[in-house]
Amino acid sequence: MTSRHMGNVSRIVVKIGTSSLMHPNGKIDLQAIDQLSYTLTGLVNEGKQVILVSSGAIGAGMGQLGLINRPEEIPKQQALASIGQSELMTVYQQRFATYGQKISQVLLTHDVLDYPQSREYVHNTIEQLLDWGIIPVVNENDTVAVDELDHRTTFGDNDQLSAIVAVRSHADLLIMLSDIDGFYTGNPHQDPHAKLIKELHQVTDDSLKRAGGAGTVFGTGGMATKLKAAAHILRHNHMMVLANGANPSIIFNIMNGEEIGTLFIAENNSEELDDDRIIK
Ligand SMILES: Nc1ncnc2c1ncn2[C@@H]1O[C@H](COP(=O)(O)OP(=O)(O)O)[C@@H](O)[C@H]1O
Ligand SMILES: N[C@@H](CCC(=O)OP(=O)(O)O)C(=O)O
Repeated sequence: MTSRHMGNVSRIVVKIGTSSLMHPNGKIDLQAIDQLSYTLTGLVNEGKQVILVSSGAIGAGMGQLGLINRPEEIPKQQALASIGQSELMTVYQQRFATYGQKISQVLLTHDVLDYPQSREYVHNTIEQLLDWGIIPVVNENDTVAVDELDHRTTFGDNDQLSAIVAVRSHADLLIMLSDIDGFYTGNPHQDPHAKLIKELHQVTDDSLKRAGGAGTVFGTGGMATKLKAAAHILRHNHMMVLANGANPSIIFNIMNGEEIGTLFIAENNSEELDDDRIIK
């Protein structure tokens, strides 16, 4: 098997989507959270620094109230996120504690990272947490993140949030875990001939056309937001692997350089840009 060079990777951002954290019946997938906690603690024990960007607040809130479909009304989604976020953190706290790993909660909105001063506070906090060997668990602050006409606060999705966090924190690698093995030539749920793309150096209009919507009731952005995140990563000359999070210990295989999922990596070493705007 061809291997990838991951030897120099010491700071990692891992993003996990709702579909990897929830059972189809709306209950939290405790095994997934347990394996994720075990794996990320393993990385910290190896001396790596890890930031987790976790979705799942709205999904967990839906599970708590027994809702099968995600409500369209924003206040309902925000209330669900408020219910689910605390449940999610409780489960993370318990599972990480089993392995002796401390975690923290960091809730972000876009404007916080737009303004230099608040951005610096976030930066300092995350640096301090990493320095203490703690894993920050990041999510969008859904209860205040509403798209208003002249005051844009929302990231829209955690795919782009994770890319922004990875670039801002100078992470060596973003690992994006989803419910699919990587980026295909077309949506495999609709196109049986779709083929896995193992490596991509550029996100072009053609690749964006191949990226469809979410696969489950829990997913939000589908492949389109993952590609926008990848474009942001590539523009800043960072690296991202998109892989299947059905078993989060796949992260060990990725770190061992196994050719898993889709690797997004720039061909040249161009200078890093200082621009965190979401790619529209
Ligand atoms: N070209 C593509 N390659 C892979 N998956 C695709 C593609 N186009 C659309 N998809 C869909 O995107 C889904 C993953 O996105 P999403 O449901 O939002 O997951 P997550 O909850 O992990 O963010 C896949 O299950 C698949 O249905
Ligand atoms: N902040 C939201 C997640 C939004 C999101 O991007 O979800 P997903 O597509 O599952 O990664 C939540 O915690 O429910």
